[in-house]
Amino acid sequence: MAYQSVFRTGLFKGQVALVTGGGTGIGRCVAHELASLGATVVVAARRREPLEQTCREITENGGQAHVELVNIRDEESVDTLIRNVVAKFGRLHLLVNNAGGQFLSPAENISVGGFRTVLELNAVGTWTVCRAAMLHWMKEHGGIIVNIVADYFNGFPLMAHTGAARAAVDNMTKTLCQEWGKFGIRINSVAPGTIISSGMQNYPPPVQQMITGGFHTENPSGRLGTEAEVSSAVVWLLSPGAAYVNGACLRVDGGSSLSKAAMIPHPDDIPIKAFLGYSDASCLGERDIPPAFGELLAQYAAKKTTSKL
Ligand SMILES: CCCCC/C=C/C(=O)SCCNC(=O)CCNC(=O)[C@H](O)C(C)(C)COP(=O)(O)OP(=O)(O)OC[C@H]1O[C@@H](n2cnc3c(N)ncnc32)[C@H](O)[C@@H]1OP(=O)(O)O
Ligand SMILES: NC(=O)C1=CN([C@@H]2O[C@H](COP(=O)(O)OP(=O)(O)OC[C@H]3O[C@@H](n4cnc5c(N)ncnc54)[C@H](OP(=O)(O)O)[C@@H]3O)[C@@H](O)[C@H]2O)C=CC1
Repeated sequence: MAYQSVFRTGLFKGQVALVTGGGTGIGRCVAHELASLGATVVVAARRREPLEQTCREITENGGQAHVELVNIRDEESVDTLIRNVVAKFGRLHLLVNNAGGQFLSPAENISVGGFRTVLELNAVGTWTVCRAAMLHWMKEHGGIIVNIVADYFNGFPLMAHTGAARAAVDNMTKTLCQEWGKFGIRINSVAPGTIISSGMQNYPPPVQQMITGGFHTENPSGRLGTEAEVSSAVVWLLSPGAAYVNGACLRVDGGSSLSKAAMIPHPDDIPIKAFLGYSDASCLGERDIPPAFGELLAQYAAKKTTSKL
């Protein structure tokens, strides 16, 4: 094979990309990146002002952008969005399902209504957009879809609803990859870890402090991620370079999904129980850690602080 030096500054030239939630945070960044690589970008969400701001920024940079309003929880609104895009631009090549979110809560405090809301926004909402894009354009012409999920892999402490919703989207992505490949549709998901984005402003100040100042930096990369680092993965999955990547979930999390168990510290006032053996009268931790074991743990802890294990 002969290599040629081709600078593809217009990687997505002539292509139309729809980014939901494209007025803020990760979606805004994805929109900028795609526009800078030549795509005509449609940013869609509920609030007009942030969308128009993103649109202005892109246009001032020499790119092409357009605003559409949508509530992805409303089927009719989604249908209108996709029909509008196809009517205005005559095509829809790329779709980024980025709109979504949730609230932080211990699982036991999430009402059924709250759980349903988050599932409807993230799982049903993403499905609704995928379905409409497929029916109104991609079934006939093909297309490429990226769904934003989250680091749900080992459960999602304090976000049981979104963990369930994002797992659903990831699984749906794998199914659609297999069912819709015949239409020329390629579909993947991206799972961001904790990202410094406008989305963090949705959380109360103590939570923001917890996120920026504490355990969220305790991952193999020692820091939070940036919007650009997530966008870069999205752009790659949309690009011809990822033509053979289908049904995958790309984690952009600094390695945090490998080490998330430490998120919820065990309270000091609850005794740690351990399995003591079926032959033990108390069997499944009916009594506290036995002193000898406690002693052993203390030795281990001391060793840990004085030497590199
Ligand atoms: C720890 C760091 C991890 C970082 C990883 C993730 C980061 C991100 O995702 S960044 C975030 C991006 N943006 C957001 O998350 C904001 C999006 N949030 C929302 O848009 C809303 O909160 C919503 C969609 C999740 C809910 O909005 P809405 O439909 O307006 O909700 P309602 O007020 O109608 O309530 C419906 C239902 O939900 C319950 N509920 C709503 N908010 C809370 C809350 N803060 N705490 C507890 N429960 C809540 C509410 O009580 C209703 O329940 P029922 O009354 O039982 O029907
Ligand atoms: N930041 C992080 O650490 C992580 C973020 N994520 C996910 O990445 C995505 C982007 O998040 P981020 O940029 O950080 O946060 P933002 O809150 O800035 O982005 C969420 C976007 O979704 C849009 N949106 C919300 N609900 C709807 C709706 N019903 N219909 C249409 N649009 C809607 C919002 O616009 P509007 O309100 O105008 O509708 C907003 O632009 C979200 O799905 C988020 O949950 C996942 C893991 C980690």
